[in-house]
Amino acid sequence: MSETLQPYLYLNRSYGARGNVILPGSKSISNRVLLISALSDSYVTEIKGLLDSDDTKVMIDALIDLGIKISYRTEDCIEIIGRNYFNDKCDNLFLGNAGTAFRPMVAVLAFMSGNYIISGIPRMHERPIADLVDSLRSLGCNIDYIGNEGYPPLMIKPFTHNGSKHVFINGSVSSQFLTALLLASPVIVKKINSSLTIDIAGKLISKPYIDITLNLMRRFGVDVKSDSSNRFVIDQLSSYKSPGKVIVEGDASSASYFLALGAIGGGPVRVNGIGNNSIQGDVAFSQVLTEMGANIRFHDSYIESSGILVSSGKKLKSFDIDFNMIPDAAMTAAVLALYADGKCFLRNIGSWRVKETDRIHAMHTELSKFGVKVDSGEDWISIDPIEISKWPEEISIDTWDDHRMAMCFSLATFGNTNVKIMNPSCVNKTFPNYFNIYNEIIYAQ
Ligand SMILES: O=C(O)C1=C[C@@H](OP(=O)(O)O)[C@@H](O)[C@H](O)C1
Ligand SMILES: C=C(OP(=O)(O)O)C(=O)O
Repeated sequence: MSETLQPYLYLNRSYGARGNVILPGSKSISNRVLLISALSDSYVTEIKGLLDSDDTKVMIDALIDLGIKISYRTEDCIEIIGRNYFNDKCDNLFLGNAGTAFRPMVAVLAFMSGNYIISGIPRMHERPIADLVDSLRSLGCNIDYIGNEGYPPLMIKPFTHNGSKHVFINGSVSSQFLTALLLASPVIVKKINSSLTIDIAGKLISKPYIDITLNLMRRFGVDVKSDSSNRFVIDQLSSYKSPGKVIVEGDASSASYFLALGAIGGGPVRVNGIGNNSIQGDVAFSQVLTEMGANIRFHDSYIESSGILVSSGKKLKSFDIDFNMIPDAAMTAAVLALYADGKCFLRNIGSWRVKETDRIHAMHTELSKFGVKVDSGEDWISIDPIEISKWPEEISIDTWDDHRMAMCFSLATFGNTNVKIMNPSCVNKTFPNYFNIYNEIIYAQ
């Protein structure tokens, strides 16, 4: 993994953007496939195109600590030998700030016969997990909060079944809680000796991520029945059977920065690794760019964007969009609003409050530094842009230990402003090489 460790990164004013990008592997797919492969008893899985970043590293390290055999073939190709049980003791499982590792791992460990302590960085200990813990407890899982009630770190003790085979899960705080139950379900049905029914309570947010979960489970032989979108039934005989080889597609959220650069820097910018058949909801960010006036071309193996040169005073079309389905790529849209021809609204993004940082607060604070009028509420933010020539000469962006804050503010270099990105190494969470690739496609003034 290449790392960027300097305290800040100075980004010069940009004129345009053009080029070809090979995307890193999808974080969401990588961590799901790692866990599912580890649970595919006696199967060997070769995973190609795996994301190499902090979020996948903590998952891999945890699986190794739990006794799973993982060997590297090349940097982005690993081999996993699955089994249907984990080591029965581990009191230092550390999962950083990776929601895609932490939540599913809790659900799986809760049905093992061991004792585990699972923790993360301080911010992970501020990210809620009560909805998942309550559901797991309702099935007989023994989970205790070590620190604050409702938050990690957690102590997990051996499962004792209470006869229940039906569980409710709140979907309104994070879709990762439902994903966690679904991914663990082949382990659960074995332990409860019955099929399992999962009902969503509350409104499900970030729904496309559930489709990723169901798609990957299907590839590993587990077909979840879902007649209505609120009920999921997992057959008693379900078990993961590896297809042998899995290729991880490129990360669609990471693609959003480059596609946005094509839209404001003339382009074309081509992102390779996602396309027509992508299973990630964040490819829908392309439609957002189209609404703002960009041209987007979809191919089987790439997406390409081109657009205007905002550095020469041209403007994107303002927008008012519900971003509930694509909360991660939505951050990219918030920064693009700086180049719009009117006030822009991002709605239904309440989940931003409980991610790597309180993203509504962080985005409000950093966008305000451009002299634009920003308003926000519990689940929305609006940006009323000004002429880019009126931005301050230099702006220092605090990144709040949030990789997406660092990456999306690299788009704010097309005004008369030099942008200083503080703590750029926070991109290591999902995209350690981001700024190198960024520099390859940017034309500085
Ligand atoms: O399941 C996943 O892979 C993810 C789900 C989303 O989280 P929420 O469901 O909490 O919105 C998203 O923000 C996160 O980056 C990845
Ligand atoms: C919310 C994110 O991460 P996590 O998987 O930790 O929830 C993200 O990557 O934007």
